[in-house]
Amino acid sequence: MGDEDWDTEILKPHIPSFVPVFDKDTYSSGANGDAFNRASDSSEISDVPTRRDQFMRSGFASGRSLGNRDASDQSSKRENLSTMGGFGAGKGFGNRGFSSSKFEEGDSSSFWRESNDYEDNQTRSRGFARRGGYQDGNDSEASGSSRRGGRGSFRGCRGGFGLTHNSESEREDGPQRPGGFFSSRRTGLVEPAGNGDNFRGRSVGGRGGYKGFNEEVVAGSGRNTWKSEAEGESGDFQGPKVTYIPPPPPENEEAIFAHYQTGINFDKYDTILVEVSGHDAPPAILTFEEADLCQTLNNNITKAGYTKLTPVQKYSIPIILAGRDLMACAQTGSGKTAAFLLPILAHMMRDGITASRFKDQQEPECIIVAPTRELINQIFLEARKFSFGTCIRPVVIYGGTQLGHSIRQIMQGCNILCATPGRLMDIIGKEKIGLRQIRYLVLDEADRMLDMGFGPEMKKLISFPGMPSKDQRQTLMFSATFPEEIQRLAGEFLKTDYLFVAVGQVGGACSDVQQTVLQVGQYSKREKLVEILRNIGEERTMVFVETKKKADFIATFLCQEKISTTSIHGDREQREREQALGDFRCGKCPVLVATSVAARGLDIENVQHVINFDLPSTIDEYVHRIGRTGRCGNIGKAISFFDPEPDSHLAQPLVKVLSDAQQDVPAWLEEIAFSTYVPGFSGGTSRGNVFASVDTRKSYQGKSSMNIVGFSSAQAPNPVDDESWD
Ligand SMILES: Nc1ncnc2c1ncn2[C@@H]1O[C@H](COP(=O)(O)OP(=O)(O)OP(=O)(O)O)[C@@H](O)[C@H]1O
Repeated sequence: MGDEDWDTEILKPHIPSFVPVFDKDTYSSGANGDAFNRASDSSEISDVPTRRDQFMRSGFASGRSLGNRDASDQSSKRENLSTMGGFGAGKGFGNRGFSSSKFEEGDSSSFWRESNDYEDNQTRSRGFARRGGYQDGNDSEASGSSRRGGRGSFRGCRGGFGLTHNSESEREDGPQRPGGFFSSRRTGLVEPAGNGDNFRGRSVGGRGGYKGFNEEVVAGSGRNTWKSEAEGESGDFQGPKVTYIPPPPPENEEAIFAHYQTGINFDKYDTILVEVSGHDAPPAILTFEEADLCQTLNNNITKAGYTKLTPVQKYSIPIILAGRDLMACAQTGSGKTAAFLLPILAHMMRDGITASRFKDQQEPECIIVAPTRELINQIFLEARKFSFGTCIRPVVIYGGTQLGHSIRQIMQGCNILCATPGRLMDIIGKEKIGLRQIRYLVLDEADRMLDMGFGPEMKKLISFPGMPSKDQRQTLMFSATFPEEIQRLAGEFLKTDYLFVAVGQVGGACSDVQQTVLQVGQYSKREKLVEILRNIGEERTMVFVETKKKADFIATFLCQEKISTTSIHGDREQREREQALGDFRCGKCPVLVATSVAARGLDIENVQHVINFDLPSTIDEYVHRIGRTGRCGNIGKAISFFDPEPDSHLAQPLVKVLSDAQQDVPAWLEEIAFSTYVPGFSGGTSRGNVFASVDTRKSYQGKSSMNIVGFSSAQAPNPVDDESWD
């Protein structure tokens, strides 16, 4: 699979069906192991459950009375709805602002030929293509608003709708294609645009700029699974060389340590229950001083504005400092990045690690992988911040950028390699990185890194010649969500005595995000979106949609509505993605329309709203998406459009996530959850076990095999002193 997101947007679901190997209801609840996971399993519930009882028992009901609506009523309604067709069916766009005159006849055949995502196929068969698709920016009316600028300017539509050939990003890019559609899948000839570094690729036969794909062409190694998948779609395609060199990160100290303020709920983190399981966990620390880090690190922590540890930091830092493997699950925006970076850096400082320059093959001590380019870049910037003033050199490499640039960065010295999987494997294959010195392997967004998209790449990594075995390295996994089946897969990477830290409920949403779910049918979504965005005004908002093309479409639509918008998705070139993110970060475009590529990890100041225009296919993805707001104690709002036809499978987990986060659960949502409730349901196929309890080892290990503790992070007792979980 590619080094990041395009599969995210195509594969539904990511995680194979979960076949429970044990009955959750039968295992012992232990001392406090289930304290915050099984509250609803009350004795008041009848022993011979009715369907409704089972529903209640599963923790879905939030206390409201459920209506007596007949489930068959619902299902027949759903059937009716389903006959209405998917997004863009017939009257869809044309009747709602995108009049056919705005998207005049384009090369729809080209558009569809290049289409590869789920929704495209639906739409394709329903007449959307016949409406002419999208016209090149220079000619289309759609781009008119972009050219007019102001609130309606759609920054970053290059290659999509509203493309303007004199946009900023285009100037950077040099000459562009004379026509065609999506930037990343251009047609035309490969042509140089001057110097080598700025060489502009044009795909022969289309599909150029497809990340990972391009990397592979450059690398020419033919090893990676994603290559063969991509080839499967396009035969013997040879894509263009990727030439993008990202701008160097700022060097001045002020920019390196720029940070946003913690929010009013930061102190409330102390009240969150934390559970540590596994043997002989070291005690948590309460302050940075207790971590006994070196002076340089302490200075950097101060400059970063950190005065107090977050719960995941209180527990993870001592565990990592003690040399233990760790799987840590903590809510979005609660400081997981520093939780692994600080102790790793502390160890490296202790060991006197310094970067050695200009070796043909570098041997880093630490590899950090993350699923998306923007996220790994963000992690790199954090590593750079905390290692400021030391001799430790972090490097970042990711797809969509010139391979030669990645190699040059590495050759200048590399202690901490931050990488997306595809680029990492390329570089390793080229022997620019040797693995013998690896002491730390970090999987951020670990559940994503181990699912069927990236799992094979990760397995290749750990079995690559030279890679120290799990007993000789420290492996650390972090995420806000950890489905049980993924936890089991993780065992292959971790020492058997790894520790598991759960801050709050595993897979739970951050309670600083006020969640609202609105029932909105697909044909009303755009109207509702505009209404909401007009009310929001200039506050920074991320709008998530399910497919790349819809991201472009909605972004253009919003521009036409004079709402300044940009977009980020996997079909955009890396330069465009970074520009879009930059424009959003600085507030130039307060609305960012995104696919799930932006769902995980991104830490953008002041994102006050997340709107799920389309709900994702899994509840985990929902948790990550809404976690782009309400970070670090700040408050945020998430509004989700629930369309019963495609989203009914999410009703149950959504009710659970809402009620766990003490949010209002709409009665209609409970009704849908009830009507779609399946006895014995454990989360459905879309997420495996939706309600991943805690450490899966609890479920199948024998009595006394583990220690487990649960307490609020403010107390932080020594977990070893606590009683065994069972
Ligand atoms: N102890 C702290 N004090 C103040 N700010 C902190 C602290 N720890 C982390 N932060 C800040 O909180 C923000 C969120 O941190 P981070 O991105 O690491 O969250 P996360 O848990 O990895 O989120 P996600 O699950 O979305 O990836 C960042 O801006 C980070 O600098």
